[in-house]
Amino acid sequence: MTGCLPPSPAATPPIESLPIIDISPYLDPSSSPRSRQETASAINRACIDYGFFYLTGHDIPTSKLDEVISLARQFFFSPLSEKNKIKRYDAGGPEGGDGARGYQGMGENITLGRRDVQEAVDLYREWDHSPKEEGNGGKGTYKTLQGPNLWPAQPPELKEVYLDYIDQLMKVGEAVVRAMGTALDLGAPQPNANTTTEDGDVFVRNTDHSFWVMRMIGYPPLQAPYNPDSSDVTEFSCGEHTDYGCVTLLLADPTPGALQVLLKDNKTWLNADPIPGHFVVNIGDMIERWTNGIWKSNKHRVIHRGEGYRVSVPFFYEPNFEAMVKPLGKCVERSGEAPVHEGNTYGEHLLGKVFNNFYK
Ligand SMILES: O=C(O)CCC(=O)C(=O)O
Ligand SMILES: [Fe+2]
Repeated sequence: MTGCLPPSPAATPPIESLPIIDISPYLDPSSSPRSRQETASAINRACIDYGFFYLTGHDIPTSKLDEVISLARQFFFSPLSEKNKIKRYDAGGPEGGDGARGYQGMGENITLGRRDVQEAVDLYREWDHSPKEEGNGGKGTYKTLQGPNLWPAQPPELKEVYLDYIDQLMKVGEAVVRAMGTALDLGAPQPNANTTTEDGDVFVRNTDHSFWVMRMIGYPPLQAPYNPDSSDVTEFSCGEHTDYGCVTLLLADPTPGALQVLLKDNKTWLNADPIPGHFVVNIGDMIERWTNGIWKSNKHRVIHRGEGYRVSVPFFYEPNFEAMVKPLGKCVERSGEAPVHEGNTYGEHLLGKVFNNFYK
């Protein structure tokens, strides 16, 4: 009979936290329609309220997630000469770079005109959807994004573990976008549907050759002292941005107080601390565009002033390179707003980002 107890005067309001969503009904073919609907409804709520949520029920063992983080950490702790063996170079140049793949040294990433205090390795889906063209430096040079992935040679098992992990993530990404189609009430999948058919599987078909990105990121602690009375942060591990693609599945080591998500009031930052075995998931600009802004791709940033060297490995489950990303008719109607974009392919959108240093 808890109803008889007086309210405790010392009770503190619960600290707001991102919702936790169980994706397992969308990975288990024998799940009930009801359990799927529950997951889809929870996604709809989370995408309206935050654009972010924690994901559980994804079926990737925690031991695998720990291994992925540990291998990235080992790479970042190897000598700079080792890391520079896979350095990212501009496309078309004699070094054989493609302007996107490879190792980016400390401070090379720019967000909103500031140097982020991080180093990173970017891996993309191999260029397999159209013939490769020669870079503007002639034979043996690459066009933007058309080079091969530059895999770390150390630790030696990294490549194999990551390729297997990417296969697993593709299944999770597919399950999440399938659930999103239900969450948006886009209707039952239609027979003989193609990429332009706007049914509940529209995101599944437009990501079935996802031009994914995997980014290993290393963050040393920031040096600037923290002033809680000032809203003016001068140094960032990763400056404020939205993700430019579809769905981000973020894996991070247990460091607390680093990733922050902007709340709807447009001024409060919520810590999205890692929960072991869970991904932090967020929607990117392509989902915002497809939904005509019904779901917003939310701003976030990383300020790591804590202990130790933080490692995160976001996987960006993106549309196919050729996918036409244009507001869906039903979403335009429901939003009551004019279409937010006339539509272009994800490849065009991505190339624009690469040429502009992503978040500059
Ligand atoms: O490291 C993190 O927690 C997030 C990184 C991020 O937001 C990004 O790379 O887009
Ligand atoms: Fe991000």
